Amino acid sequence: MNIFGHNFRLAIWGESHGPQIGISIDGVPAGIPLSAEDFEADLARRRSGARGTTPRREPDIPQIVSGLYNGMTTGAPLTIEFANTDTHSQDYATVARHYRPSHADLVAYHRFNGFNDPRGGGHFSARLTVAFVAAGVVAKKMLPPGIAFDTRITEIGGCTDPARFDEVLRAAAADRDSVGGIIECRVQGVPLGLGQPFFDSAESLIAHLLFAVPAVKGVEFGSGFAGARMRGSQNNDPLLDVEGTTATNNAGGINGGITNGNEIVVRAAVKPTPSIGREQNTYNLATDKVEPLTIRGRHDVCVALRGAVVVEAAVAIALANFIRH
Ligand SMILES: Cc1cc2nc3c(=O)[nH]c(=O)nc-3n(C[C@H](O)[C@H](O)[C@H](O)COP(=O)(O)O)c2cc1C
Ligand SMILES: C=C(O[C@@H]1CC(C(=O)O)=C[C@@H](OP(=O)(O)O)[C@H]1O)C(=O)O
Repeated sequence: MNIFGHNFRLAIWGESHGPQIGISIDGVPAGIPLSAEDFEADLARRRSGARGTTPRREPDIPQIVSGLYNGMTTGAPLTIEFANTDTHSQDYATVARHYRPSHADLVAYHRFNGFNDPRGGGHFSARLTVAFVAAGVVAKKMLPPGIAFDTRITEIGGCTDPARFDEVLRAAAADRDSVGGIIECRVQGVPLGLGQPFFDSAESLIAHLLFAVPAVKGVEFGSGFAGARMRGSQNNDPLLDVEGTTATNNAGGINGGITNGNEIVVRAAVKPTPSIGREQNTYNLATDKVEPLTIRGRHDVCVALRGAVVVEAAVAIALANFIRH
């Protein structure tokens, strides 16, 4: 079982083309009102349908199978399941041996001695993020009041002008190609004092969860990599009062691994979707040769489009882990 966390402990399971995907959450306090409707807004942000998203359509209806009684959490582990209904497993008949470049097919084959489920990427599919987003919804309910998330895509295919994102997506799709992007999550109202240095610093837990998200290849807080090119006089955040309010926020709301009361600012870089429509040369175990592969399946042109709410869930789950009930 894949397990993460301390105070808010997750076990995620499932495969893209198996019957279900799900998550069990331990550490949810008793007495929190919860219903299937609470999940809809965030699940809708992850659902496909917009330009550049996978044509695979799933209703994503959460089935709460444990930890809930009379509309209230019981304090026992909360388990949420989602059915996989729109699967075209025949699309993956070849990739079990003719591995897609930059997807997990080859590493999964070796890591699990060829017993992995290759259909739709199996356990490595972003399909699992439906359950992760559901856990994010529960995490948000556990956070202190006044915490507000603002998550947006700041870059697609190198373009930083949101008015041109659609054009960039069209051009990539027309070329049967894909593009990467940058997702920025800002969180206001986070109290000073969350984080457990040394190892469970606020940055560590957030980054741990972000790197669990398929296709995330970079994470930065505040000025991040740009800060490495500044001088201390430019990057330092002058303190304005005893509460720790700062004039600038190059730290991204975290000092010494502890939230400092200012806005948390974190960015995740996602790579271009590995499955593209163009023919590519790649190793085929069936013939022991590098041969042209045409990938089937139904794929996102840009992972960032549906990934923004996944990034937000990662931040919410990390913060929930610092709160002891
Ligand atoms: C929301 C989301 C949607 C994704 N959609 C696709 C997709 O349609 N096709 C694909 O090949 N990869 C997709 N990915 C990325 C792959 O799942 C990921 O690249 C793969 O599991 C390998 O993991 P890695 O990129 O972290 O090494 C998606 C990722 C996310 C977060
Ligand atoms: C199903 C989802 O996304 C899938 C993520 C994914 C991948 O390789 O990560 C590949 C595609 O799977 P398929 O070829 O079976 O359509 C996407 O559709 C989802 O996010 O719910």
